[in-house]
Amino acid sequence: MNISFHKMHGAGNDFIVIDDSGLRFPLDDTPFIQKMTARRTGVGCDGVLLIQPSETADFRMRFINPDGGEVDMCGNGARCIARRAFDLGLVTEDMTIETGAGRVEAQVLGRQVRICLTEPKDLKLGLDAGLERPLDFLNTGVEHAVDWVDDPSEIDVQVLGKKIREHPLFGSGGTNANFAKVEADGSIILRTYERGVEAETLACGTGAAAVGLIAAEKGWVSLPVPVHCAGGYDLVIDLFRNKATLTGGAEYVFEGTVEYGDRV
Ligand SMILES: N[C@@H](CCC[C@H](N)C(=O)O)C(=O)O
Repeated sequence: MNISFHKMHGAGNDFIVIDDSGLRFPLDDTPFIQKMTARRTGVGCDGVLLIQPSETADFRMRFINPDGGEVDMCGNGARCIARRAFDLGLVTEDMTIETGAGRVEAQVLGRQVRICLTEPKDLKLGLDAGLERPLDFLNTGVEHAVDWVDDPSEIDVQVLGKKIREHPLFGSGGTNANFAKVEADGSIILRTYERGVEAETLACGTGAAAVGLIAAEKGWVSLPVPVHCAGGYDLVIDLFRNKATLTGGAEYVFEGTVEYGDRV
């Protein structure tokens, strides 16, 4: 079987996007997913996004990390899949998407896409993880720990990110780890170690939402707040009816086909 895909990125967070309306994607074939998402020997991406039919929204989004594990939400992924579903003619500019975290709303605004995430939960401030600084935590669809640092560019994200990602404080599922700083102009610089990628990515939408909401809660920034991501793109975080909105670019990179069952 041939699997057609579009490679897209949202603020530098890159994805393989597949129209899986026929429910044929081999979701339980972890070795195949790992091979397809591998950076040097496969297509390479920070996650696989499937468009599937839904009974409760315009369509259902499935998100699979490069390690093959499915998680509930991906903010930048949701923005990319919204644009793809719109371009496929499956939805209008304003759409609803069923996700593991709940139903979310998205809006295609030309080449920008805005997503309104599910209500944030499990806010914890000042967690003592035995590290240099206390951590904050917020679930914005997936789990995010935040370490507020003096200079994100000085942080060894691979080493400290992995430590936080696997810290027993966050249970067996672990967490994503964010290193953030509020700038003098009220914007935020962010670097994220992503669970399931097990490395730093160039952007993380739910991570940007977590740092934006926590910084606003602490009175450090006013919303909307621009978040400067590691790849040089910005995401804008705001609040709408107690939910974070996330706005930024969602771009096509290339399209292709992988053969399933034979070679990737
Ligand atoms: N990059 C994403 C988050 C994807 C999920 C993450 N890898 C996890 O396992 O929680 C985003 O833009 O939100």
